[in-house]
Amino acid sequence: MTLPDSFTQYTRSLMGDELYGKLLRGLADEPPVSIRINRAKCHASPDGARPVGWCTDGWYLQGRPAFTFDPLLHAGWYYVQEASSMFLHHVISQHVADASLMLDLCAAPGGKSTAALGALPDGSVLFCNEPVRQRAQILAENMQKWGRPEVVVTNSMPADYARSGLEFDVVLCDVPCSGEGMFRKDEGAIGEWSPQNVERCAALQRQIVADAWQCLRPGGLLIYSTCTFNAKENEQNVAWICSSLGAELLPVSTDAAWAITGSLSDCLAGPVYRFIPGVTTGEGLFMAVMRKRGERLSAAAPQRRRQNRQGARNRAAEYTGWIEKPEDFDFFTPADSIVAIPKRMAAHYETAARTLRIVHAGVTIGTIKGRDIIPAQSLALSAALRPGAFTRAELPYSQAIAYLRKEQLQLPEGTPRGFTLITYGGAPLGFAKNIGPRANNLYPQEWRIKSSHAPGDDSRPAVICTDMMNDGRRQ
Ligand SMILES: C[S@@+](CC[C@H](N)C(=O)[O-])C[C@H]1O[C@@H](n2cnc3c(N)ncnc32)[C@H](O)[C@@H]1O
Repeated sequence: MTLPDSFTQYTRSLMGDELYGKLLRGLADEPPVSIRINRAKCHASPDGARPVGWCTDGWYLQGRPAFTFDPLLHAGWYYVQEASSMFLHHVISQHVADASLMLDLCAAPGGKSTAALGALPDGSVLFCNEPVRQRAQILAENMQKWGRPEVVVTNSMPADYARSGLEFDVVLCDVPCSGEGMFRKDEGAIGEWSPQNVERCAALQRQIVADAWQCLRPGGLLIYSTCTFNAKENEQNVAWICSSLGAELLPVSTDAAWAITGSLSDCLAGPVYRFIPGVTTGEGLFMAVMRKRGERLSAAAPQRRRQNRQGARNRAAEYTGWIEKPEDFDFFTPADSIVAIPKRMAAHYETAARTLRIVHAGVTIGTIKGRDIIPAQSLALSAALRPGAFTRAELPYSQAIAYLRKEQLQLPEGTPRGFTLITYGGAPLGFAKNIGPRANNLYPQEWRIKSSHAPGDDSRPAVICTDMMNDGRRQ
């Protein structure tokens, strides 16, 4: 790995010879592989894995399995995430005690959003935003796989949030950065690095935080993070947030064994958390936690303006039985689809719908097509799906992979006609429509496995052991 000279000079002087030497040795090592378990779907733990110290759901694996060919990844049982990023789980567990309205402003592909959901208290609602359209689609896919209904995914700019009228208890700005912490995992990040890009990123990050600040309530929490090492995008920006916006920097208690490094710059004496490969077991990450000064007012619930539309009410008897506790949801019908929104977030959803571009919210129940309601992928993967709502067809490994490739399907003999929930190891993967001699594969075209590799029946990557699957699944 050849690092740019100006990076080497700057970073050596920032870190000092000893720390910089450790970083160089760390960058030469293989990156550790880690996953985070989705406790809404799975209670098992991966076999032979070591726990990540700062995240109860995080595990280091012994090697790198072919994740793409594990149906349980597509079922949302776990997320592949480098370990340092899981520190967000620790921060939220420590600093967020009450049900909260949280915004993850720069959220794609969704690693930190899914980590946040594992730590937020019950009753919380998460908005995840990504301004780049294509990346917002990936974010929506990953959030639907994670299957938690209390989520809204948007494709908007931070300035749109600033004027949205929404006020959040917690805002995460995991800002776009110069990516020095990803040099080991992604050599492309080295090619894109330049001192000018560091300056550009630092300025953009301030703009993003300034917009985020406007939709953070007084007393609310701002979590700022980058995956880069330099002080311009880290300590200097945090110092600017404190001096210009008036934020108060908060400590996070940590374990010395985690080997997290603090501030490396004279411009900031307060507590910040830097993960350096070769020192901490994970990729490069910087995180700081701040509070917006002011009274912690209990937020007035936004007013509901719109009632459920007549169209959805008329068909309600058909689909409300597809989810558990339909009484906890309001139903909406944007553009011929039926969407179930948890009641506690319906007013926020309606406020968002006025100014933000919503890509996904709650549970998409289905699409109205003539006299049919076609059940949606979002419903299949939702933790809110009523277990007995659909006939299930359990597929063996190679057929589950064929299903995820959106290939022709052969359902087990005796499967009744109609909509069928496809499962693997009991985990829902999506829907098919059994029309007798064959079945239509309803897996979303954009989500399908695109690799042409065809693993055999015995080659399922054993990330979570098959024999633990049934015991491990939350019933
Ligand atoms: C570090 S990545 C986020 C990673 C994500 N939080 C996760 O853990 O999976 C930063 C994201 O910010 C997005 N972004 C780019 N420009 C932005 C802007 N002006 N405002 C907000 N987000 C932006 C990028 O497209 C990218 O998806």
